[in-house]
Amino acid sequence: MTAAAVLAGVAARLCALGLTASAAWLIARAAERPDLSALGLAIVAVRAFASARGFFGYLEQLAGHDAALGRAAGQRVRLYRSLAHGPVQAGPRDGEALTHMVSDLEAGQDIRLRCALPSIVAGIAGAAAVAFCWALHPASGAVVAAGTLVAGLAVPAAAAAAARGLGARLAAARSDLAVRVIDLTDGRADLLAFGALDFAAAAAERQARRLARMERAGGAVSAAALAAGTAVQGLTALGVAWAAAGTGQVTAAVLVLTALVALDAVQPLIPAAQRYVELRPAAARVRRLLRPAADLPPDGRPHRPAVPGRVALRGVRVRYGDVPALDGVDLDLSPGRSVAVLGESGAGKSTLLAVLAGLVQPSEGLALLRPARGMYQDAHLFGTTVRGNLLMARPDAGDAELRAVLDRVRLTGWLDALPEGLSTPLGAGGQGLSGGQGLSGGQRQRLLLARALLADPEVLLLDEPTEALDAGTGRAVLAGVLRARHGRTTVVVTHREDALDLFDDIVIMARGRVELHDTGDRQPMGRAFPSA
Ligand SMILES: Nc1ncnc2c1ncn2[C@@H]1O[C@H](COP(=O)(O)OP(=O)(O)OP(=O)(O)O)[C@@H](O)[C@H]1O
Repeated sequence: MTAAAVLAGVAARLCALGLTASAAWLIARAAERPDLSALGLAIVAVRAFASARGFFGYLEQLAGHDAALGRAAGQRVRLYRSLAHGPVQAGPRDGEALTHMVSDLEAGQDIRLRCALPSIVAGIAGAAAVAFCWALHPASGAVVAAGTLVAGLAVPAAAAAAARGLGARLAAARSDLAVRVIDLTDGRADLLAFGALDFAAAAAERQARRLARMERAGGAVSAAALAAGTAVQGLTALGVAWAAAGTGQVTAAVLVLTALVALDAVQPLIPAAQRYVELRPAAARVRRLLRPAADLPPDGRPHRPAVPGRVALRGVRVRYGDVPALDGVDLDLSPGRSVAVLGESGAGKSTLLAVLAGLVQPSEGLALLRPARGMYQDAHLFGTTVRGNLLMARPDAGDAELRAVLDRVRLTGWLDALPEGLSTPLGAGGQGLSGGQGLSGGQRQRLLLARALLADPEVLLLDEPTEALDAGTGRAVLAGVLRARHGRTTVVVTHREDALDLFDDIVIMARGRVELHDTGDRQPMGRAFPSA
């Protein structure tokens, strides 16, 4: 939050305070029918405060929105970059998840605009109002201070506590309803086939009604909190009127009206606290996603940079709940090797890649590596052109380079058949939506592979990069990729036993452990390549 927005906000509230105090003084004093010249300064003050309040209010909006939107735009760019450089496992994997992520980013922007800024401004303006009343009449100042603390701290805290419990239940109910609706739409054919459509629709409707009831309850809690804030404001004004009874008509009027404005200044803290509770989980998700992988030291120890391209794991354990996905993995990969990782389903291959990518923290053990970049089967293709999708990996690549990398993955024929070549738009997720070009599973996989190759990381992680291809094409693509990666560490999870001769090392996993690590004769460029 910028200092300019805070300063403008505080200035606007102080002007509101000054306006009320000077107007109250003016009215009360005018009732005593003094000489007009005695009121001149107050008249000017009322006008000045009224104009300045609007000006500073506008400035606060401008500076606050500028800062929040600027930050959100920066975060969006970082989010898209993190997606382009290999899909983060904990992050979005398709268009729908990406939409969620973008709305999470907007939640962060809302926290700054609707929670942080109003809270800082309200805190400072409330303190200034208390100080002003205290200076005029300490006893009244004490009443205003007590009222401000109750309305600005106690009521928002209670409102936030109520919102927290309800918010968690609301989120669970919303997500339950969303799952049911997706089941009804995506799974409609199966539900019809099994005669379960009516049952599923009725269950979704019941859930929708439950959600509506909970939302009404949430509305009632918010209304009650606002009513409590207003009640505290009224009681404080009454308390000040009682305390200031002996101070004279003019001072008492100024104190009572200032008390009302002081409490007005802290009222926004009530919705701000409730909103914060609602938005906080989304902001935490964004923080986790945007945190660089290097910030995730394995085993809580500081991350030690290894020799570029070298990978060393010692006793690495990863648990999902009670199930160990990796159960004491020791692995040494020399720089520049191509490594095939094999194993039965559930053996821990993908988890191993996630550890190498720095995306999953081992619960025990040590990983000495620089987090590598990965390409997983479900990486995201953006709703932009073929060129745009590739340039995310290397923005300065020229068209010739893009063609060459597409040739590596055997997509030249596909590219030549596209209506606008590299400038052909792909639909969101490569699904051909929004009028974009659709892709087959194999084309999509190879395009993602081309993008990963273009990024040219020290260590490249590929999770079943050719599973959607026929055996012949798969082998040819894999050979092209490994040639392109010659001298750079490449770890490939694969089920293709027919292509193992292309690799330098073969790692076989079983039940979360490395059962075999065959380094061949340690000749680079795989067993099938000439040892040139
Ligand atoms: N996000 C998760 N939550 C809970 N358990 C998980 C999660 N990811 C993996 N596991 C469990 O960890 C174990 C290893 O999973 P992993 O995906 O690493 O296996 P894999 O060898 O890649 O399997 P596959 O070849 O089927 O992709 C499995 O028992 C799996 O059920």
